[in-house]
Amino acid sequence: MEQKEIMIRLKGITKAFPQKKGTLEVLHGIDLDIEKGEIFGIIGLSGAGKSTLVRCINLLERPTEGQVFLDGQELTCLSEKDLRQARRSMGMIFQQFHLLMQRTAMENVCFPMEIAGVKKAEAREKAKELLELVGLGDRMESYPSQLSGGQKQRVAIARALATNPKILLCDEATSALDPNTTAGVLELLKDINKRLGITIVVITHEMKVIQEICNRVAIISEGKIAEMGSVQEIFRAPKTQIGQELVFHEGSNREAYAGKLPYCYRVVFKGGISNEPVLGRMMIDCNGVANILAGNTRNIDGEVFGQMILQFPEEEALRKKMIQYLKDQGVEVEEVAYV
Ligand SMILES: Nc1ncnc2c1ncn2[C@@H]1O[C@H](COP(=O)(O)OP(=O)(O)OP(=O)(O)O)[C@@H](O)[C@H]1O
Repeated sequence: MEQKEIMIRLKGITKAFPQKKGTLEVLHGIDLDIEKGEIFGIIGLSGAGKSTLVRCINLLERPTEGQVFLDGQELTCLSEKDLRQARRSMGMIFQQFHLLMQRTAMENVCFPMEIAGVKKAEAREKAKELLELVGLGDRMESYPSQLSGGQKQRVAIARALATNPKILLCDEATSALDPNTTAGVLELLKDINKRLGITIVVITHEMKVIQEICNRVAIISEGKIAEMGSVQEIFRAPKTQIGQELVFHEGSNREAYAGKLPYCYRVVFKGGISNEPVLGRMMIDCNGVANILAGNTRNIDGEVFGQMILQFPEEEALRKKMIQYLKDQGVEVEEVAYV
């Protein structure tokens, strides 16, 4: 089997913040390997500890316990000076862009290079290339106030790339953007990953962002990893309750099945809901009817999947027969247990 190279390794990361009384432990011993060149997602509900975890990767937060390795080098044992150097290998973008408002797009991108001591002409040349890469070749002299949210995030991405990082950490990078702009920025991140081979870590509370660009995902809940795997695996059959909540509610009509309806199941078809005739055949062959409560199609890591929420009949024998029929056709069927 092909041996994957590890770009980021977290070993037993614990983070506790001092409180007035005692401490608040926010991360409880996280172990995580992120491979070179992958786009890895970290998803969780608000307060789960995602931002703290990502800030522990570049040591903006010092973990209370545990080790962080970047491309084989342990960061947690470096002096502040060596750490400053190592941080140049780690770009970061944020929800609120954090651009310098008094500087043009060009000057913002030059800024980290100035700090790193790159000569001005060289920095400008590199900034120009990067701004062209992110599609802002014609807005180099614009100030942030003259740019849209999506354009500001593109400047922030160019700035994050200015020190030739090995990894790019994205903390809710599209949460402040509308759906169209989000799609454009995610497309850009995918392109950067492909073209420059940079490992990307995406922190988000939105499953659709993960589905759009990530290869693998870790679901974090209450400071622990609840579930981890390929995005396809987790979309098809999330194992934990938090995984199910994040996957099931995404893009479907929650109201349609959150009304405590009995016998509701989520079915997942490979090939999208264009495979719906399977449902028709099931109803004819089993002589029973299922209500379609919600449905959509998703493109995940290059493959199309459809998901539907179905309500099956009350009669147990018939319900089991119908469910077995679908399973025999290779359809994933899982009870929506928590509604
Ligand atoms: N500097 C800090 N001091 C004290 N508590 C903190 C600090 N930073 C984060 N926390 C606490 O840690 C917990 C996790 O916060 P974190 O921001 O990592 O979660 P999150 O999953 O990113 O959520 P959100 O998406 O809402 O930001 C929260 O209870 C938060 O109040």
